[in-house]
Amino acid sequence: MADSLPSLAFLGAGSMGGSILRGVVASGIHVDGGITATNRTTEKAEAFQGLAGVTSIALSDRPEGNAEAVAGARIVLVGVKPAMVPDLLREIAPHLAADTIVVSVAAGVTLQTFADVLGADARVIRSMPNTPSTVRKGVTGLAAGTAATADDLTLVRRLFQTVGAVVEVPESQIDALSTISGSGPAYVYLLIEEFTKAAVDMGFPESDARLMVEQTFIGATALLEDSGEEPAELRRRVTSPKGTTERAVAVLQDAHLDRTFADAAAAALARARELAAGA
Ligand SMILES: NC(=O)C1=CN([C@@H]2O[C@H](COP(=O)(O)OP(=O)(O)OC[C@H]3O[C@@H](n4cnc5c(N)ncnc54)[C@H](O)[C@@H]3O)[C@@H](O)[C@H]2O)C=CC1
Ligand SMILES: O=C(O)[C@@H]1CCC=N1
Repeated sequence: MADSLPSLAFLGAGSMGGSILRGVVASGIHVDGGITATNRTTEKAEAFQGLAGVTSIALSDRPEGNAEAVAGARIVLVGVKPAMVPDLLREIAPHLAADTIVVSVAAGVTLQTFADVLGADARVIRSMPNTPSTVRKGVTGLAAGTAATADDLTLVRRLFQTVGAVVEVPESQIDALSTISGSGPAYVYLLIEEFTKAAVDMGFPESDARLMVEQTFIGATALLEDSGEEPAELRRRVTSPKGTTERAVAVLQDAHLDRTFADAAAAALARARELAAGA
C-alpha cells in the first residue's frame, strides 16, 4: 500500500463523499497538499472542521470555493447529486489543470457526459463506492475514461484502496455494480430493520432486539471474513438436520429471496439508466 496520496478535493462531501473523506483520514495516509472539501452550507462544512489535514469550505460563505479547491488539487472527486454534475463541471472546467484527475462518484452519469462538458482530453474516472468506506470496509468499482492514463488509474485505485476493496470494470458494468455494492448497504440495513421488528414482535424490548440482531449480523459477517468459508457452508453449520433453523430457512426460501434480490437490482439498474438520460 502506498504511503501517500496527492492533494484531494471533494466537491460535495455529503453521505458518500464524506464517507470516503473520513475513511482516508482514518487510514492515516499522508496526503501531500492536504484535502479540501466543499459543501453548500456551513452546517455541512462544520462536520469536517477539526479533521486533521482537511480544509472544509461552505459555498454559502465562499462562493468561489469549488474553484479554489480544484486549483490546489491533483485529484478532484465530484460528489454532488447526479443532476447537479453538469453544472458543477461547467463551473470547475476553467480551473482544471491538464493533468488533474476528475473522479465521479455519481450514479448513472456517464463518462460521455463528463467529456461533453470538460472535453475529450479530460482525465476522468468513474467510481462507484459505498458508505462503509467511512470505516475502511468499502467496495469501490472503477471505470476509467479513455484520456485517463494507467498512472491516473493506479493513483485512484490507491485512493480507494485506503478505504476498502476495489473492483475494476468496464463502464458498461458500473451501473450494474452499483446495484450490488453501491446500493447494497441499504439492503443490509433493511434486513436488519425487519429482523429487529420480528424480535420486538416476539416480546423483546427494542434495545435487546437491536443488540441481538445487530450483533448477529456483525458476528456472522466477521465469521465469514475470518473463516474464509463459503456462506453456504457457514449456513449449513447453523442448520441442524430436522432442527429449528431448517424450518426458518425453508420459510425464507419460500419467499423467493433469489428472485426478490434480482428484481431489486434490476429496478436500481433501470433507475441508473434514467439518471444517465438526465431524468
Ligand atoms: N449515498 C451513497 O451511498 C452513494 C452515493 N453515490 C453518489 O454520490 C453522490 C452524492 O450522493 P450523497 O452523498 O448520497 O448525497 P448528499 O446529498 O448527502 O451529498 C451531496 C453534497 O453535495 C453538496 N453540494 C451540493 N451542491 C454542491 C456544489 N455545487 N458544490 C459542492 N458541493 C455541493 C451538498 O452540500 C451535499 O453535502 C450522488 O451522485 C450519488 O449518486 C454513489 C455511491 C453511493
Ligand atoms: O441511491 C443512489 O442513487 C446512490 C447510488 C448507489 C447508492 N446510492
